[in-house]
Amino acid sequence: MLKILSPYIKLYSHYFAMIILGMVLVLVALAASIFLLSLSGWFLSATAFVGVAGLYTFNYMLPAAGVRGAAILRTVSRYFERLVNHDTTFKILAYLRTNAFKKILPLSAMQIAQYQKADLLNRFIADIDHLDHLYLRLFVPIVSGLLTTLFIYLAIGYFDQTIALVITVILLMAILVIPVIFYQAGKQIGAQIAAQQSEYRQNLVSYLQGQAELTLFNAKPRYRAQLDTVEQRWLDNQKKQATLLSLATALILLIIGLMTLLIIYLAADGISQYDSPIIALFIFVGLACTEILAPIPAAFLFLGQVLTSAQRMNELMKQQPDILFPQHGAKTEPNVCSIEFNNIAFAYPNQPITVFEAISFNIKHGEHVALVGKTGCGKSTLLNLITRTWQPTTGKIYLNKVEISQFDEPTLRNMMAVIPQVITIFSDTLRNNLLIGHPQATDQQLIDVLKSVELEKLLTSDNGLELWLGEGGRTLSGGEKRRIGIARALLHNAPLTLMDEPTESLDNQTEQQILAIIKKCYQGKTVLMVTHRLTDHEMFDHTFVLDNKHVSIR
Ligand SMILES: Nc1ncnc2c1ncn2[C@@H]1O[C@H](COP(=O)(O)OP(=O)(O)OP(=O)(O)O)[C@@H](O)[C@H]1O
Repeated sequence: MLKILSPYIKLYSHYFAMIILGMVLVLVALAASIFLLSLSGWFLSATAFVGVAGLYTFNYMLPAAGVRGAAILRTVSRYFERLVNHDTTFKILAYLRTNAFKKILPLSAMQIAQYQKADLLNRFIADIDHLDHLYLRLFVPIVSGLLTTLFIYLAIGYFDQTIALVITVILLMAILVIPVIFYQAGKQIGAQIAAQQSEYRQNLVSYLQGQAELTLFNAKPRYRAQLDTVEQRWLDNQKKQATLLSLATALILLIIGLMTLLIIYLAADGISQYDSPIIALFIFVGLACTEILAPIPAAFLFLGQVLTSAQRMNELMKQQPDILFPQHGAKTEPNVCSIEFNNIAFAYPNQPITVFEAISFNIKHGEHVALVGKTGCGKSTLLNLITRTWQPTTGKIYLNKVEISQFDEPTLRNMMAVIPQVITIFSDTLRNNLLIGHPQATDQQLIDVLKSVELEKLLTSDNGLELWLGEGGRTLSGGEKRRIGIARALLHNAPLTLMDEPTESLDNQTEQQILAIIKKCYQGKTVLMVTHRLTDHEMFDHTFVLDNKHVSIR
């Protein structure tokens, strides 16, 4: 258990001062609370005992001031305790989230592809949230419980050693035994809840994303029923967890009740020794101990959930990026890009069949090459090897005669522009959607590029470049999206452009228009274009045919 939680416990050293301050405030609040209840109990009993006769002899002022002081101290310390402890928790969570992002961003597509997007999101949100439990609900109650027990022992021990010892032993046993019982009872349920929450989120995201298809094929009820089944199992476990929590509360009340009875018995036994109001003080201290024990069962009941979440986060965080870029890579000519594939073989991880075997070819700077082949033969994969999304199993790829792993990431990205198969239109302005290709581009450059891809009609609205695209904005057709993709690539102005079926699923006329744009704009630049159907052979210097894991040149 410690091994799983140690990365998170270590984090606490960054916030040591805040944690100590939070703990001191918890102790002050707890002590004030117990003092308030016992002093009030003693005060009420003492006034009852002195009766009317004590109207002028009994000192009402001092205990009343004590009660008021303790009440104010309790409120103020609790307020600041919440402020400090919640702030510390949020800081720890923020640190964890930022760290998790830093870890995951350098991972390769291969590593990220192991996780579903909804699962990743769940790890970042729910799993990290569960980890707040560790400090706020586990560490704080246990440490403050133990320290307050010591404080009670010293305070009650001043009056009666036996009663102090009884209270201390009962509290210590409860603090040590209850966690074991409730950790065991809640371990499996907690782990299941964490897993079911993730499963539910993944199913829900697929359900929402696939609404159109599910409606068209009338598959919604079946899919919905599956979702309901997962939800029901998740709810059943939450119910079991809530039942255990109620049992825990009952157990605490029982322990406190029995302890109070024992205190009454012991104090009454020595009734001649004490004033009756002092006996009331002992009883009220006993009752006030509920505050110490109450948070402990819940902390351990949820520990299973915390451990599962910690394990899921550890699994994500321990991954080392398998595609690394040097900090300061090789330098190259800025406006030139030739490509050389030397004996490249590649297989996807855990796949028995290789996609390529011993592929070798050269593309000189400025050449336009078409890459054709049957569906699924590996055309997109080949482009992804050049972008270093994937790593060849064997062989080397050279750009400008430098092995691509020698380039640092900014240099490699500046050498190539990519027009992917699916163009992502961000829910943002037209300007920001284009600036992805070249963040420093001027408005005039953006307008010029829109004209060259024949999208100037988007500028006719009153909003101009501020036109909102994507969700909640202007919807673009398939052809218009491709043109935005080409516009981004043009703005990027790299010596090499990789195009993955830029005319796929377009009508003949639009395809011809886009090919003409490419022909016009990419003179003097290297182009490698994946395509299914070739309607314009002359525009390419070579056609590479990818077949049966090898490339032949036509
Ligand atoms: N992440 C992956 N894990 C395992 N196999 C994959 C992965 N991505 C693609 N493949 C498989 O690798 C092969 C090549 O895929 P790729 O997408 O490169 O083909 P393609 O020639 O571009 O296909 P299309 O013309 O349909 O776009 C296919 O059999 C595909 O199923």
